[in-house]
Amino acid sequence: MTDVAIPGSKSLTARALFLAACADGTSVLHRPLWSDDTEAFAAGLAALGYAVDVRPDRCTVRGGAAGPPAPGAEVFCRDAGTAARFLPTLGALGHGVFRFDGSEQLRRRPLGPLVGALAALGVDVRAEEREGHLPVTVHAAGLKGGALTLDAGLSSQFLTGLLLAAPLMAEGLEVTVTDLVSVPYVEMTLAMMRRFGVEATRAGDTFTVPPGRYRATEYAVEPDASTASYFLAAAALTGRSVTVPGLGTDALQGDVRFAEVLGRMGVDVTLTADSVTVTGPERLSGVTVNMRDISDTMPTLAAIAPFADGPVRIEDVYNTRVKECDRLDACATNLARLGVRVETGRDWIRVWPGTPREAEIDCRGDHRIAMSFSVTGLRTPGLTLDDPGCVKKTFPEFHQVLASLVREWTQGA
Ligand SMILES: O=C(O)C1=C[C@@H](OP(=O)(O)O)[C@@H](O)[C@H](O)C1
Ligand SMILES: C=C(OP(=O)(O)O)C(=O)O
Repeated sequence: MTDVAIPGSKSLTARALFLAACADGTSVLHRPLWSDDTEAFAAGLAALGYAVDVRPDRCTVRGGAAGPPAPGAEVFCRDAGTAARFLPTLGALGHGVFRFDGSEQLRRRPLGPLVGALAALGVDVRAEEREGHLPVTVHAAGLKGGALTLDAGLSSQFLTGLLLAAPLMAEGLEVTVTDLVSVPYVEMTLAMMRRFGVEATRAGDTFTVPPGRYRATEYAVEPDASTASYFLAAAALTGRSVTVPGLGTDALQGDVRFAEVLGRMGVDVTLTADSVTVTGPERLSGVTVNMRDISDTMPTLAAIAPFADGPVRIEDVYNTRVKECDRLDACATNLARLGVRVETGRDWIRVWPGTPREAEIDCRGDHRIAMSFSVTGLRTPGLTLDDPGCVKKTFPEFHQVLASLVREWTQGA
């Protein structure tokens, strides 16, 4: 059995940083993720005036309930959707002019529902170039809160950004969603808010957060479940075994359910409270699966799908078209390059069994396309990536860790 150490969760690290900034006192995060996204998030907090001390395996943040200490700031979110969708709400709690921008890739991604929600709460917020996109400037004078409706059908991050800040709004917040994707990420938000001392409730489509105070907390970050998917998929594809310690049925991350999808394809899966072990079968079976809740793992599944003995159909993943790239299109185009038969619709992809042939993968600057097709490469001689370095968004050491796992497997065989 081979253990693989997966770095901390991007989503939990971002939430813990935000909550620590809003909590009274000094919080300590253990084993946070340090990658481009979370470094951007921590740098964003520092720009907003918080005292953030970043160490390799821990981070301390001195927070407070009054909003950002800085009287104004320029926050560069790089490629991080979490930073772009969470930090403007934190800025709005303060007093001053806060400007948020990001990379070209992030500027293309939707922000409109969050900008609209802040405006509905009375914030003077302006998109500088294109409506509903970065860069945006927030003229902040504290947030009173109240009730609003929100379309979170393109991203749950709009809702998370509002919920995290809600206890610090004078009247709290009641948000009713007209649509919502990636529900496990919202459950993660509520669970993390509870960890920091605030109880928010959900009744149907309405989320209610009373005004309150977060308390400084010591928090250990779980390994990243989306990152784990590549190593589980690698074992599934090569008939090997891998264990990810620290990630199991107790995890706050919905993407741990990717293991169950592998289970439906004939992979032997053992989930305990705090570990997951998979052993690849002789042959993977085809499957039809709805991935609305776990769509970051859609490319992982699409990339191993040709090796199944029947078609793999992934449904209800429209919002993967507005991630780091149009992921349905990127998966389909790259599978076609590999000579695999593939079909897509507005919100689905179907991949037929095939034998991928040598090709260069067009990563489109998307870490998940690079990591997913690296797994395909384990059974595709000559597969190369045009941009292997884009994995830095969530896992800078990805290629080294995958190579060392494969080395361990071959040496142990
Ligand atoms: O809240 C979060 O931490 C995230 C929510 C999801 O985004 P969407 O809600 O946009 O699907 C996920 O894809 C992203 O990687 C992280
Ligand atoms: C969609 C992703 O990232 P984000 O939205 O946080 O930029 C991702 O990591 O797959």
